[in-house]
Amino acid sequence: MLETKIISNSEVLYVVGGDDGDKSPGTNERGGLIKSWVNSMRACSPTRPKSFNSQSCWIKEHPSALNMFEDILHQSEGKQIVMFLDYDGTLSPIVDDPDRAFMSKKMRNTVRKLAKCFPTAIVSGRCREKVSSFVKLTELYYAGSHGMDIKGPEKGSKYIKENQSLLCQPATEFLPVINEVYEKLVEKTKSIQGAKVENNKFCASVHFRCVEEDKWSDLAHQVRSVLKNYPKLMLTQGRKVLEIRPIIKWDKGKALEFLLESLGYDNCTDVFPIYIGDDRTDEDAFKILRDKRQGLGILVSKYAKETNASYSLQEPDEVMDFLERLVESKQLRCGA
Ligand SMILES: O=P(O)(O)OC[C@H]1O[C@H](O[C@H]2O[C@H](CO)[C@@H](O)[C@H](O)[C@H]2O)[C@H](O)[C@@H](O)[C@@H]1O
Repeated sequence: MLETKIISNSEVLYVVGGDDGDKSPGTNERGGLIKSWVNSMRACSPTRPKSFNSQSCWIKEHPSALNMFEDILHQSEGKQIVMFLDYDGTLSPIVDDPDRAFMSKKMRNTVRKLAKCFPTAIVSGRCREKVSSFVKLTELYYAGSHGMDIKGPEKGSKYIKENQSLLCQPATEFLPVINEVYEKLVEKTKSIQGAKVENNKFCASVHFRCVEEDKWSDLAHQVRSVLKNYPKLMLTQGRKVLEIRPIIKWDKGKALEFLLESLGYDNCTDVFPIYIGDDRTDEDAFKILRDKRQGLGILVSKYAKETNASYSLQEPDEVMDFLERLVESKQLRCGA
């Protein structure tokens, strides 16, 4: 059996060799594993609060970053703010078609201004090339494939020494296997209406947002039938998406640490990283900040969710307001 202790804080649904409770391969019997996947698939993207009481308790524990803006500014006083932004559900609203998750011009303009004030990185589950083609800002750092593909700004950045190029790809050996698994997943899921498989270079995503709920267990079976032959891959989950990733000690939290180090802020007490994200995979980064008691994490969610983030924002429009306020306050401080 594979040891699960080496993997990330994102909720891991499956590693080959785990006790999956599947009893009769080749029969119609639904195993415990598939049932637990489907339960988890249901829970991954709540569309309404559990109850008024639990929602208001949660808001007390994770107050709005907009309402607490002055307090956040106070916490960051005298420190260098470094910004980490997830893409889907944070900078762009969630839509049915992953290829059409465009960012608004207004948001792009805000992020452009933000990057002039603070070092800014986009940290996404998407492949780096794709997310940067959506964001279209060459002055940012990009960490694609859940942080497994990191690149510094194309144009000279004031935050990094001249001619110093930045590239980190800790999972290159997995490229052929991810391509192979991607092809197999496309083949296995093609009969399931609404399923979509995305090749995110160092990981693959199986989307089920447009799959009828009574077909989720079929989809889970197909994904498992592919994954069971790949002991070096694991399955985690995002918003109506199953994420297939290499089992390596690397995730969005490690990407955050790597970027802070590259910017010269490792072991610094005067740095204040702010990470904003909406997904389970962002929890790895929130946890790093919480454990280090450094900076803060902001979860983008309308509904109560278990999280290591300290604050919340409801949707991308609120993220934009928060970023605008950060820019304004920086400009005020600098007298711009
Ligand atoms: O880390 P992120 O930037 O949040 O990327 C996570 C996944 O985001 C995308 O899927 C999500 O957004 C889609 C478009 O709104 C939506 O259709 C899907 O249901 C969401 O899960 C992206 O397509 C995936 O590849 C990323 O892994």
